[in-house]
Amino acid sequence: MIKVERLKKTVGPDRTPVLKDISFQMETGEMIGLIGASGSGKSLMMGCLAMKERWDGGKLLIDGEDMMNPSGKRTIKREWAYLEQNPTLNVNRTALKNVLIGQASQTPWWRMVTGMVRSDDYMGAMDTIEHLGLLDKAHRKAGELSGGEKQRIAIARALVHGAKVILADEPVMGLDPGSAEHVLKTLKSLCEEERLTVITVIPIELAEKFCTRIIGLADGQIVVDVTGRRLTHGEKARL
Ligand SMILES: Nc1ncnc2c1ncn2[C@@H]1O[C@H](COP(=O)(O)OP(=O)(O)OP(=O)(O)O)[C@@H](O)[C@H]1O
Repeated sequence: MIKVERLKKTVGPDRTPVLKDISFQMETGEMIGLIGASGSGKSLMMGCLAMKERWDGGKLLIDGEDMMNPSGKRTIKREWAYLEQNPTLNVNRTALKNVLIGQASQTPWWRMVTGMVRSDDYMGAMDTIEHLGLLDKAHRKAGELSGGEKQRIAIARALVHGAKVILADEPVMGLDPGSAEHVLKTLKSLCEEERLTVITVIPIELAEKFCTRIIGLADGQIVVDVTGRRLTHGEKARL
């Protein structure tokens, strides 16, 4: 179980508090939709969870173990994948190569430079690409893929490199509704079948449709924390 206890985050020279006191727990296999008005701190919270942003207070625990130390933070950076809105793929390399070589933070430098891979790794990557429904695109250059396909290749890359948790900040922004649904269905099935844990910033109506749990932020606090379902008017009014 992942536990966030009293996360605080301030920004700017005057240390304006954005995240004031955020506490929640995540179980393996959950798909959490993070919602809230623009500026409520969703991206900052994702950055803190990914250990990309400095915490100004609070703790992150995994199965009771405090991760707020250099080795804990390294483990999170290695095992938790941060999926950006526009995935950073090498557009001149094939989808398969992008999956195999991974992101700079996950991959040994020699593999980044030489592109060398073992045959087991090759088959593992092909299996994952197939699982995500992109086998016919494996040998296409990443630059030729659609936005949704790029996002699914980024998911495959995270899985191949052993991600246990995926943090996805607006992964379907700018995608057409069909592609957005495909990406979210993919993430959901990975939660159900592979026991991946996902936390994603997405619009309310998509959170209601795809997430097993919805967390809403307002005024630096969690104001909604419910199982995935249509939100009531009262719950929406709190956001
Ligand atoms: N590095 C920074 N320096 C100063 N202020 C910042 C910094 N990063 C974020 N902020 C401020 O913190 C607040 C929360 O930002 P954040 O990007 O987390 O919001 P958000 O909920 O993701 O918004 P949106 O839905 O518009 O993307 C905003 O007011 C933003 O201007």
